[in-house]
Amino acid sequence: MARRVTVMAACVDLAFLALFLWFDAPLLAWLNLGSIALYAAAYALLARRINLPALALIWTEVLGHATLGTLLIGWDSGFHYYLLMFIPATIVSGGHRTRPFVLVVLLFLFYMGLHAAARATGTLAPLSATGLWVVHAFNVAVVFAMAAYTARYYYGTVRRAEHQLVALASTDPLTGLSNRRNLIDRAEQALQQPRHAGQPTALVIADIDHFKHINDAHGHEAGDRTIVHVAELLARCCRAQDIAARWGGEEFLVLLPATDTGAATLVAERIRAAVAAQPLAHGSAAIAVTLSLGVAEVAHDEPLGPAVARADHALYRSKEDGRNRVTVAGRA
Ligand SMILES: Nc1nc2c(ncn2[C@@H]2O[C@H](COP(=O)(O)OP(=O)(O)OP(=O)(O)O)[C@@H](O)[C@H]2O)c(=O)[nH]1
Repeated sequence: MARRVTVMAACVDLAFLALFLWFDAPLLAWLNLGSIALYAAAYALLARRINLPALALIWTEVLGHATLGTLLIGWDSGFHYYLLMFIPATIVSGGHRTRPFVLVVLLFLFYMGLHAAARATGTLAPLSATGLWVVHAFNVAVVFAMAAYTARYYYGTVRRAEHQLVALASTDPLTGLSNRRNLIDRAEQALQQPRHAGQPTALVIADIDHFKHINDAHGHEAGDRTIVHVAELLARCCRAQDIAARWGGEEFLVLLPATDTGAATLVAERIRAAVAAQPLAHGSAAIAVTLSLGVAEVAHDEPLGPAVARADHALYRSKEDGRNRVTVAGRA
């Protein structure tokens, strides 16, 4: 942002240079050359991340330009408006609690001091009436554009941060799948959708078999990689409308909207077969991984909880029956 601002400000000064040459005011024109040089130096410092001296140069340029412009051409030139642009920048980037407000108060005192000085000294290098009007209009236009740009920039920054927070709060950091909270929210939305009214919704719950043994035999890091491996295979077996989540440590849950038990069992079997067929590469060896799965249908108007409990019960029957298998729960 700061580097872009220095480029834009230098372009504005270049336009002023041309404008003052046009109005036959060479002294004012060459002053703008000094401003462009200051912005070039600030840009070079910012590019090397030498931020504080760069900011000092920008403050010096704006305060100096506002002062000289106002004293030479008069208060009506509108150069003092640029000082107002420091208010949002100071408040947003201030960091410390009181310092930004102290700076704003100092800015206000400077602004009022400049007003008093302009009244006391009068206009030292007056322009023609047309010239003054053009300079005033140009300054107002630039300040409007800068205010709009700054507001848009801060708005965009806040929106991006908001999106990142939502993504962080809804995603399992290890696998990138939805987390438990997000699946519950999305399931509630999916179950309430009118287009699913009258259509069954199914659940598949999957648990890695003998996962404690994988951890103990190959280490916790290999255990984590096993979870990621299973998550990838599971996501690949799901359809676009399905919602897959990491439900707990080594447990996954898939919500299948508009799906009956028969179709959900096929999806569960596809997941089981995919995991069983692809051991995880671990150095020169391979870790064999299997899943036990439970399938349940969410009854009409039933909340998620009891259906998950039925799927969980079916999963434990899969464990008891020898693991690496799919069991379908009875209806609610
Ligand atoms: N590496 C790793 N281990 C985890 C994670 N979450 C839970 N675990 C471990 O997973 C193991 C689960 O063990 P158990 O619940 O006994 O289940 P199991 O060994 O898979 O046995 P069965 O489910 O009966 O087949 C525990 O030792 C947990 O510490 C994780 O995020 N990463």
